[in-house]
Amino acid sequence: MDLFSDHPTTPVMIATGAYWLPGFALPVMPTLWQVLAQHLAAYPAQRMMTPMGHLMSVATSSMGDWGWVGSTQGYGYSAQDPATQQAWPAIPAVMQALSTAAALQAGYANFVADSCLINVYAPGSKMGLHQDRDEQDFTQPIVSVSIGMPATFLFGGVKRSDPTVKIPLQHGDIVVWGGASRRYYHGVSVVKPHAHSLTGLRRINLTFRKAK
Ligand SMILES: O=C(O)CCC(=O)C(=O)O
Ligand SMILES: [Fe+2]
Repeated sequence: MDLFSDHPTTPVMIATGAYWLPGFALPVMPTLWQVLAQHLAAYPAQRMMTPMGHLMSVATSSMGDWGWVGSTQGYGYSAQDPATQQAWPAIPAVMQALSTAAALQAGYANFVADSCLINVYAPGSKMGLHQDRDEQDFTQPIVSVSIGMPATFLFGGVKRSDPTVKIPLQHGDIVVWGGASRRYYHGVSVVKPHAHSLTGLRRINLTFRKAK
């Protein structure tokens, strides 16, 4: 089977310590979507600034003790929503349990996220190659859940110039990376307009991390 043209149903290793778990979130999606839609109504996603003073193409919101924020001061974690100065709400049990189970499936036991970043992609949005490196403990993995429109996830290596594998993520897929690949470069290609029955013209990605 050509892993990158067919949609597999079992975990696929994409790099050392990195796994694509196709459809892993589907069983909890009805409950998850209900709490996520409520969250986005109360804490709307906003486009943050990059340190270079550009608006990010992706809009973000957060849950948990720590929300990831960008500004002209740099990137980092904040206990408050910069728009309202309110503390972020707790990560709902359905999401906490899903991220712990996905990490375990990829070989990372006892993962407990204290941060859930919600990235909202409209058609034309993308995320350039970057490393997740604002966290304190790099022994903890990253758990990334795709919802709604499909997208091509790029997963590279320790250097930005390393070759990337292209993973066709669909609604309900999860990618987990840690260990040797914890700081590998990754990104999302420009998202195309394929409306999804749950999210419409949006792709929403949940990035679960242990920030502190
Ligand atoms: O949207 C994605 O699939 C990736 C998100 C990501 O890399 C991040 O939030 O740091
Ligand atoms: Fe990332």
